[in-house]
Amino acid sequence: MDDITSDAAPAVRIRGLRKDYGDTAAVDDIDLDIERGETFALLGPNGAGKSTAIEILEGYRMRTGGEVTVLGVDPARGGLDWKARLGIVLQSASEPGQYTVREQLAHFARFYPDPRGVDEVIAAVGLESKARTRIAKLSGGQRRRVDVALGIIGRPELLFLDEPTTGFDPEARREFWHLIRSLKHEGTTILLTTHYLDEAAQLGDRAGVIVGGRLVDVAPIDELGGADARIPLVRWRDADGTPREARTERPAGFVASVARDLGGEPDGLEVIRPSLEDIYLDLVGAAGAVAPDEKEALA
Ligand SMILES: Nc1ncnc2c1ncn2[C@@H]1O[C@H](COP(=O)(O)OP(=O)(O)OP(=O)(O)O)[C@@H](O)[C@H]1O
Repeated sequence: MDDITSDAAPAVRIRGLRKDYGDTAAVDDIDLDIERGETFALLGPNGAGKSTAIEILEGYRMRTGGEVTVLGVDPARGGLDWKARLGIVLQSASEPGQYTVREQLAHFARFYPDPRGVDEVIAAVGLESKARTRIAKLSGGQRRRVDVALGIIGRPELLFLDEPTTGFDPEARREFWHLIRSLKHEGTTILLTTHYLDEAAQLGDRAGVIVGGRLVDVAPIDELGGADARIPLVRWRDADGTPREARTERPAGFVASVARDLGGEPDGLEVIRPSLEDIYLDLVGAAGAVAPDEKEALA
């Protein structure tokens, strides 16, 4: 048996994880622990290896190398009992079929030993008015809510959310965050991938940034990139128009001294306090090239 029975063991333990597709290493030597009850956000540009890593943890893909346990079990050998302890919201939803929201949830609830109430889950994802509507007739964002509902119906110990709020309107995203916080409050461990950095900041206890299959940083969200990444940046132009920039913990005093030296208001003056997005893009840029569409998407 490879089960680890101790509750003190991390929910997810990854050592030297690797996945090759031919010559391409989609996941390249990743080490990571996710503690029980933690919400961990996995960030990274398109094609970085997030879904591949998550699908290995879910038992949907075989790894090329390394060691993994999820809730104490090797996902490559996890049986139905183990699967019933997971909640999975995949990136792409399955075909809707002809069932109503309520029928679909009631059907899936039967696979779990201790499911949540169907109506409770429908309310939690804000689909009360659509409970008797066929899923095929729902909008994209409403279908995504059904995916989330299916992910939580089994009262999972560990919930995987792969880009869960893609297609949500802003209000639905806020409601979803509220739902995730209540699941977290109940002790659910959550592994989230998202391209929305505000979502990672709202929900994540820690985040990891993956670029080209490698985990380039793991830290509490407000410490990503290290302390230096948060030092304010001052930009201005010299008297001859040359662009200048400097990082300083004391931007007010620094700007005053630049103004004094120039004998007046500096041209093009900006004081930038790096946002999470700036820090993330710096991390990704330093680790490799940022895919152009990623930069555009974040602009
Ligand atoms: N079945 C497959 N066969 C060959 N290559 C694959 C396969 N699945 C993924 N890849 C490659 O592995 C790399 C990682 O892909 P993955 O889907 O894990 O990225 P991702 O970080 O989830 O991206 P996104 O943000 O776009 O969802 C990419 O280069 C991708 O082209």
